Amino acid sequence: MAERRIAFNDVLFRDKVVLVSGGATGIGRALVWILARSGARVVTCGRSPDKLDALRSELADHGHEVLAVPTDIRNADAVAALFAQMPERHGRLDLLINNAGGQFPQAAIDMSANGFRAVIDNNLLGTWSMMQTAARHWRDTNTPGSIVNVVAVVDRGILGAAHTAAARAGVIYLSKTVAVEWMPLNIRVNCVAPGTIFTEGMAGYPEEAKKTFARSNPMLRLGDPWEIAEACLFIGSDASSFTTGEILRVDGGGQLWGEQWTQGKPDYFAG
Ligand SMILES: CCC/C=C/C(=O)SCCNC(=O)CCNC(=O)[C@H](O)C(C)(C)COP(=O)([O-])OP(=O)([O-])OC[C@H]1O[C@@H](n2cnc3c(N)ncnc32)[C@H](O)[C@@H]1OP(=O)([O-])[O-]
Ligand SMILES: NC(=O)C1=CN([C@@H]2O[C@H](COP(=O)(O)OP(=O)(O)OC[C@H]3O[C@@H](n4cnc5c(N)ncnc54)[C@H](OP(=O)(O)O)[C@@H]3O)[C@@H](O)[C@H]2O)C=CC1
Repeated sequence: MAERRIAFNDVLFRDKVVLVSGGATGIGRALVWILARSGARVVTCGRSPDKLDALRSELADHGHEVLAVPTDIRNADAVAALFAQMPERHGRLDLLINNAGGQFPQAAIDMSANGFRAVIDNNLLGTWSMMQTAARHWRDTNTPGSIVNVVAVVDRGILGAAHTAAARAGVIYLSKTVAVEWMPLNIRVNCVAPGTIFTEGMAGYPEEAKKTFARSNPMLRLGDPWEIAEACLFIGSDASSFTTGEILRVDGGGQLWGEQWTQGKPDYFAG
């Protein structure tokens, strides 16, 4: 990531202040790397201080400084404290990328009330808390802003992950709504929907299912975190200044072809 080619010119993000949630691993880590190498001032968060420390020192080894604040996006007080640090440190915020999130694979019929709620809390309520806090900051400081929400491709549901399908559909329709409501505040709101991307998060999926993931799109491969990060930066930056309320699917064409079972395909559908 210290060397990989970046699709953008080197002025798009220079001196911009960008908050990326969940930046220690996977897609978030790719975002932090591209932004730092493009001259942005990067702030990130996550639940695990150890993972954030590792990220910070990895970037520091290459001369990049990142503000990494342990924060659970489900905790409104922690989110408020995170945002309070930014003006102090960087003076402003230009772009928020809500990348933190996740779920576990389970048949819908087996989900406990608490398990379902945990995924809604993480992906829908946590994301909303970040979105609203950012919007209030931009309103109160009379400055423009841009939000990118990392969601998932939900057009045909997400088999074995009904809780996250519900949460991500919620974020998509929240985004469409506030894209219009917040236009008078000069805030753009867009979503990026990744297909199946090879990240640390894959560890939570059964081997039997993982073996089939590459066949869930006509490119017959998994996506790379860098490919999602560049899409987020395109739609979040001034390169997309006339785009709001949009969902950019980055899934190798998976929404048009193939199927994906996060827990493996039930016998009923085999053959
Ligand atoms: C390939 C597909 C495409 C997508 C890929 C990706 O997104 S990759 C990126 C992937 N990256 C990520 O997903 C990273 C982020 N994901 C996470 O941190 C967790 O998945 C989280 C969202 C559940 C939050 O966790 P938390 O610490 O708040 O949760 P908690 O421990 O407090 O439990 C709360 C409830 O959930 C229940 N439960 C939990 N796990 C399982 C399970 N495996 N099985 C069954 N149930 C499970 C647990 O039992 C409890 O219910 P109970 O027993 O009281 O009725
Ligand atoms: N990989 C894929 O195939 C796909 C991924 N996505 C979504 O893209 C996003 C990034 O995924 P990916 O990089 O693969 O996964 P990872 O699990 O690698 O990254 C998720 C990051 O979010 C952080 N995070 C999770 N929950 C919280 C929370 N409540 N508060 C703060 N930080 C949190 C995690 O750090 P920590 O554990 O320390 O909190 C972690 O660094 C997620 O929203 C994911 O669901 C969507 C579709 C497909």
